[in-house]
Amino acid sequence: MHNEIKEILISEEQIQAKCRELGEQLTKEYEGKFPLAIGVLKGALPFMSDILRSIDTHLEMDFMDVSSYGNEMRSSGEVKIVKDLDTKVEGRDIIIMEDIIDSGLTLSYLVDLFKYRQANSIKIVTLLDKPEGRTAEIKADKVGFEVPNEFVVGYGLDYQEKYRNLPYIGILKPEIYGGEE
Ligand SMILES: O=P(O)(O)OC[C@H]1O[C@H](OP(=O)(O)OP(=O)(O)O)[C@H](O)[C@@H]1O
Ligand SMILES: Nc1nc2[nH]cnc2c(=O)[nH]1
Repeated sequence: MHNEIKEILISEEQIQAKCRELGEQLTKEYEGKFPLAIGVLKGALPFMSDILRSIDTHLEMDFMDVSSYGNEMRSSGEVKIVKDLDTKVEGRDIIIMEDIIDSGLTLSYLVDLFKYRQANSIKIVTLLDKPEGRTAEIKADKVGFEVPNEFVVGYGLDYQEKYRNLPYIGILKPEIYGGEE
């Protein structure tokens, strides 16, 4: 699998150090509260798993599965809820944990949904931000790393469901995309 990667953009060590740094910040910011950490499946799973273990205050966790890319490299523009939360959002301090903000459509949909459900506060924490991809107006409260306007894989991010289990973020060799850009 590793020989299908053209370039590593962010190493495993950089990701792990960033998770600890963000986790320590969140520990201070939510001290004495009981936030609801929401992981956006499937991509956010490795990031959420690592960052949560660096947060030293009580929290509840839940997951939502939303999808707008299917097997494509561009957003369909339509965000679908594949699995909703089990937990009530009303009155809660929400921390949304994402792997990437690209067009911003997924997160603007989720923020609107959680506002409609009357969350007390909403914070967005994303490992990656691709500002050049943005079509919806949305800004994260915490960003691990900015990435260039290229399709990235690894550490939760897939191409046709593969590469999510890479421990780093990289770019695939062009021949793997089979002519797609
Ligand atoms: O800012 P956007 O352009 O909306 O892109 C970001 C979303 O795209 C990916 O999810 P995807 O829909 O591919 O589902 P997945 O996490 O199951 O791969 C990623 O995990 C984010 O949730
Ligand atoms: N794998 C992957 N999924 C995405 N979803 C939105 N942007 C990206 C990206 O660059 N890579």
